[in-house]
Amino acid sequence: MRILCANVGSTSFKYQIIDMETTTSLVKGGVERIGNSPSAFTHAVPGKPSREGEIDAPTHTAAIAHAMDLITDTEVGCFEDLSQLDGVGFKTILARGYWRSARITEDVIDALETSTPLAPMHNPAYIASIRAFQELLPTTPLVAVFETWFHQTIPDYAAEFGVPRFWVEKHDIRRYGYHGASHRYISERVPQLLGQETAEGLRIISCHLGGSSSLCAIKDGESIDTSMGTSTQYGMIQSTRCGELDAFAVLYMIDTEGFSTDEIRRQLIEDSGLKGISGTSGDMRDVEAAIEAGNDDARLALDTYVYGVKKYIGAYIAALGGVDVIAFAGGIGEKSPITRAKICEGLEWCGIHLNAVKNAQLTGEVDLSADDSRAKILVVATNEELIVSRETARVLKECG
Ligand SMILES: Nc1ncnc2c1ncn2[C@@H]1O[C@H](COP(=O)(O)OP(=O)(O)O)[C@@H](O)[C@H]1O
Ligand SMILES: CC(=O)OP(=O)(O)O
Ligand SMILES: [Mg+2]
Repeated sequence: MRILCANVGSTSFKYQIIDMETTTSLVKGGVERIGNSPSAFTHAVPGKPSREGEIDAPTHTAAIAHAMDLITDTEVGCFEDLSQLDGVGFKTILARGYWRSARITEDVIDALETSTPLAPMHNPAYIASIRAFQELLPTTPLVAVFETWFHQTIPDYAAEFGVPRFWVEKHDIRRYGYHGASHRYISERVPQLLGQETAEGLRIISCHLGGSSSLCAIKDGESIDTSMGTSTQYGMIQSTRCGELDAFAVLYMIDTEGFSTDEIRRQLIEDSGLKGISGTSGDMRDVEAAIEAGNDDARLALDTYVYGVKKYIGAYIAALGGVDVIAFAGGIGEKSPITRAKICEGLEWCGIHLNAVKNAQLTGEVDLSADDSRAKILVVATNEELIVSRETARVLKECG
């Protein structure tokens, strides 16, 4: 079975086609900085020349069209025709009522639509991407694998917010959690990297830091807490989104400035987070460059971001009763040594010692712990597409 995974991120589109019998990747690629002209792309098929460069990708659907052209290109592609695919899996965010995965029907798309206020930056892009694939591949089955799935094991007290009961009973307002594909992959990959057969006994703090960032406390391979909430906006400050914020500050701004809910929503989605604090960009590369150039607001953005990660690490050490592994993943976690170093600085007291030289020099999936570190500090090249493709294959087999 050959499954294409469409990973429609807040800033990117990533794709892989995986042969599920051997779990080999037949093609891997992505488009970054979608909506910021120019966008950058990479595309690689084993044994063929790879491609990378700049394109104009104002939307995810433009990025998808570009990727599908490369996949079927005679020189750098892997398929003559996309109809050779057995299914397409989407790393969908939230469709309330569907917590794990589902074959995509109009009911699933309706649920994505009604859940959009809680995933405003992702669900519209997913709906547009699903529609694009329905047009491109009208007879190929499409499957949604939801980011909430890995967090179904969070205990009730960690999912609860202090709100009136009818918010919960009527509207199911509680912590759902996201980035489930990445945190699940990390929960499986870390034991492999440590040479352990299972995740039994392991306490992992998974730091998925990217266009959106979330942390997850993983005990014995299961999520027991995570930083995102009912919506994808909660927890860590995100690229251009606010993260956790006093609900009464929002009400105060509405009352005093007379903002409509649409306007305040826009500000909290588009003008906040790293971009809001730095006044420059929500991309950590730009923030780092601005710091180099002496921009103090950019320094504050990085410091605030790092402080947020540290606080979650502290909280999850308490929740897990200690920590065996700090795992970094996502665009920032995998590629920003500066951010990793600042996060680990001052955490030596709890057994987290970073090897500064390795952190600055090594890339890819590496162990960055100092020899005397009690906890392992690992960079994991997250593979959300593998988790999504595997679940897509399971759903398709089940559907017959
Ligand atoms: N070399 C780098 N150095 C620092 N930050 C980086 C680097 N490359 C990517 N990033 C950060 O990672 C983010 C993208 O994260 P990623 O997880 O790939 O995407 P998405 O959140 O869209 O799924 C960018 O917005 C940027 O902040
Ligand atoms: C929640 C989520 O998947 O975020 P991102 O698309 O930024 O990785
Ligand atoms: Mg992502």
